[in-house]
Amino acid sequence: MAFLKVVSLEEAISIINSFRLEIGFEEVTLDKALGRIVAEDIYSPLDIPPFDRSTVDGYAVRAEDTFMASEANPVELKVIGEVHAGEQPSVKLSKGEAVYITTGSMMPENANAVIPFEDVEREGDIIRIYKPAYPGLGVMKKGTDIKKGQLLIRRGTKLTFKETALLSAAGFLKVKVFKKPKVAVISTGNEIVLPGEELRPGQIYDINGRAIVDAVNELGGEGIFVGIARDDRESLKKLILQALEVGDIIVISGGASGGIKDLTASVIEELGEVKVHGIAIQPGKPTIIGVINGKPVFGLPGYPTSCLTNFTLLVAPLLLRLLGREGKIKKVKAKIKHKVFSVKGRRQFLPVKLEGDVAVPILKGSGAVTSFVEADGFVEIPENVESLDEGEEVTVTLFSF
Ligand SMILES: Nc1nc2c(c(=O)[nH]1)N[C@H]1C(S)=C(S)[C@@H](COP(=O)(O)OP(=O)(O)OC[C@H]3O[C@@H](n4cnc5c(N)ncnc54)[C@H](O)[C@@H]3O)O[C@H]1N2
Ligand code: MOO
Repeated sequence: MAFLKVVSLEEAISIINSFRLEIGFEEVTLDKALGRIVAEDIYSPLDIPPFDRSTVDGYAVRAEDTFMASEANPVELKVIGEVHAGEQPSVKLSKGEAVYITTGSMMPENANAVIPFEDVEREGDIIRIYKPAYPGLGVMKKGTDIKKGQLLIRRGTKLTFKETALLSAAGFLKVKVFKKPKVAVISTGNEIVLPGEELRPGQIYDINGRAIVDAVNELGGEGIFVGIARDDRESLKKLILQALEVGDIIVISGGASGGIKDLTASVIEELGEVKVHGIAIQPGKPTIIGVINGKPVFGLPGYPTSCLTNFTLLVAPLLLRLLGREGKIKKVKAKIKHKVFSVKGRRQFLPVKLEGDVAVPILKGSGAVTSFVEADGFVEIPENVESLDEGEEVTVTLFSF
């Protein structure tokens, strides 16, 4: 099957943007929330800390009682009780009084400062203070960490231990997250075998299947490896039908070009519709976008670097959109290390490694796995640009999400 429906990258992207998928939301308990994507803005339901809190072990005082204290003329206060963390103080300070208090305890009524115990002298129930305390000394005021009603986490945020820390601090038992879009992944080719199997002459281990499943998982979706289709229609058809049962989106790698064994486009056409076959970019021209039973089906090139570059350009943005994370693909500015020539007439995506603000081109070709493993991202070179000069400023789209 020759390339029949070659389009520009923009056309391919606008077709993908027209896909409407309803993935929905679910609530998960906080212990299952790590790595999930938050479905709504989350506000704090309480002040944190929820009470004025001592930040040291020492004596809670009325600061004004200590204003006259000096080395020569210490102020004496009477200790009238103790407050410990986790309890509500039963004592209330009056003029000339102090209360022993531990770190993290609630301040007793009328106290506005805590003097560390090492800064006072105690004899019986009298403490001697040699330096004035100021209001707020040794106290963390209610709500100074987080205010009630304050925005804690934005919709579309991927939960790391930092955000789960915030949610726990604010007492959330559950959090509303996007359901994981399920991406069913198929590798193709008689030569592809899985690690653990014997490698016979002419065979190679699967790269794309592993990489796509894990890239999907990293983005916040659920990658499901369906299997390796052999180079025959029935094998591919069988796996696509299986993939349609488990996936919201199907991603197939290999068999995407026009060679005699490249069946992907023709099988998709048989089961549904091919909307794009060929994108005017390099690498990754042999790319298919189709729809079967309303589900997007991507046929990515077999060459690992072409496959992963196009995953980043086409599939990752769709997943990010479904997860409320639009615009989360990261780009940085860098200077190109040395002159490179580009393919005239085709928009090129050049893999580069970042060394500080220098982008080092990786020129091993898109058939090499190390072209993307060593790359931090890629530089886009427009079709009308024939070369990039040493030191020229470029934008690098990063491979990490
Ligand atoms: N006559 C032409 N031949 C090729 C052209 C061309 O323009 N004219 N373009 C080359 C380019 S560029 C690409 S990209 C590939 C894409 O072809 P396919 O998508 O049909 O991929 P395959 O032929 O199935 O495989 C290509 C290559 O990649 C290896 N591969 C495939 N799947 C995996 C996998 N899961 N893990 C690791 N490696 C994989 C496969 O063994 C091949 O070596 O076409 C070129 N040919
Ligand atoms: O189109 Mo291939 O994807 O140039 O490497």
